[in-house]
Amino acid sequence: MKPWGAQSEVGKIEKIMVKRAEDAYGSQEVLDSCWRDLGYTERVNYSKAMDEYDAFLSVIKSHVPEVFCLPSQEGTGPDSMYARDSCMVTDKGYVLFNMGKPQRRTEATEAGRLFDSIGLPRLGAIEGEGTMEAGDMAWLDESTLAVGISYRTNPEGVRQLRDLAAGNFEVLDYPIPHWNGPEECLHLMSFISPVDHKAAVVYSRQMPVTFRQELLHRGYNLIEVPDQEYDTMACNVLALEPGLVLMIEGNPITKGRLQEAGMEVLEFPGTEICWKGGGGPTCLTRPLLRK
Ligand SMILES: NC(=[NH2+])NCCC[C@H](N)C(=O)O
Repeated sequence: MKPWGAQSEVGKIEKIMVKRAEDAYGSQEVLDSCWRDLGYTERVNYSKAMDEYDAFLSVIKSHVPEVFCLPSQEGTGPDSMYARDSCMVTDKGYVLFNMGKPQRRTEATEAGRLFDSIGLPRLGAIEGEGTMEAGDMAWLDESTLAVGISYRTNPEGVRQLRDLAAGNFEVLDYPIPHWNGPEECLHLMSFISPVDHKAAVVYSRQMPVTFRQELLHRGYNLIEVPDQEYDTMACNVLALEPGLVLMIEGNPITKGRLQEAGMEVLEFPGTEICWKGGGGPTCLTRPLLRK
C-alpha cells in the first residue's frame, strides 16, 4: 500500500491530521478576544467546545489507525482547528496553500512542519498572488479534482495548482456564488460532501449548474439537504470510508436521507466547534492517506 495520498473524499481513511480544540483555541480569553474578528456567529464556550471535540476525536480515533495532531502554535488562531483547509495531500506529496482568509495565513507553515517531521514528501505550494483553501476542493474520482473559485481561492491559485497536478490529476474549476459576501465563508464544500464513490450530499440551490450537471453525468446520486438544515451544516459530512459517514447532530432529515441511501451514519455534537465557527467534520480533518 502507498504510504501517503488522499486523492479521494471517500476511500477508507488510514492516516489523518487534526488540531485539537484546546491547541487551536488556547483559552476562553483568546476566543473572547477574536471570535468577532474571525466572523464567528457567536461567542464559543471553551469548556463546552472541549467536550464536543472529545466526542468528535473519539469517533475519529476509533475508525482511523493513525491520527497526527498539530501542536499548539503561537501565531495561529482558533480557525486552525479546521485542519483540512491549509493544505492537500496528493499521491505525489503535500501542497501548502496561501489561504485567502488573512487571519489564517500562517497555518500552512505549521502543517508543512508536521509533514516534514513524519516524512511526507513535499510537492509544492500555492504562493505569491495565488490563494487557495481546501474547503474549496473535492475529489470526484482519484484523477479529478473539482475546485471552487471563491473569495478564498482565486484563478491564479488554480493556475498554480494545475501546474503541480500535471500528469497526475485534472483540475475542474467552478465559480462560487457571492451568497452573503466575503465576510462569511462560502466554499465549494459548503454545498457538497461526497459520501460514497458515486453519492454526495448536496445543497443544490447554491451549486453552479455546470458542476451539478458534471456530477449527474458521472452518475452521482445526489442526496439533497433541505433549506432548514443548511445553517446547521447538514451538507458537511465526512466519509470515514465509502458509505460510513460522520455528521453533526441536529440534522434529522438529511440523516434519514443518508440512511435511506444505504449509508451508516455516526454523529457528534457541534454547536460550539462547528456551527459557531462555520466548519464541520470535513473541515476539522485533513486525511493524509485514504485507501
Ligand atoms: N473547509 C471549511 N469549510 N472550513 C471552514 C472554515 C471556517 C473558518 N471559520 C473560516 O472562515 O475559514
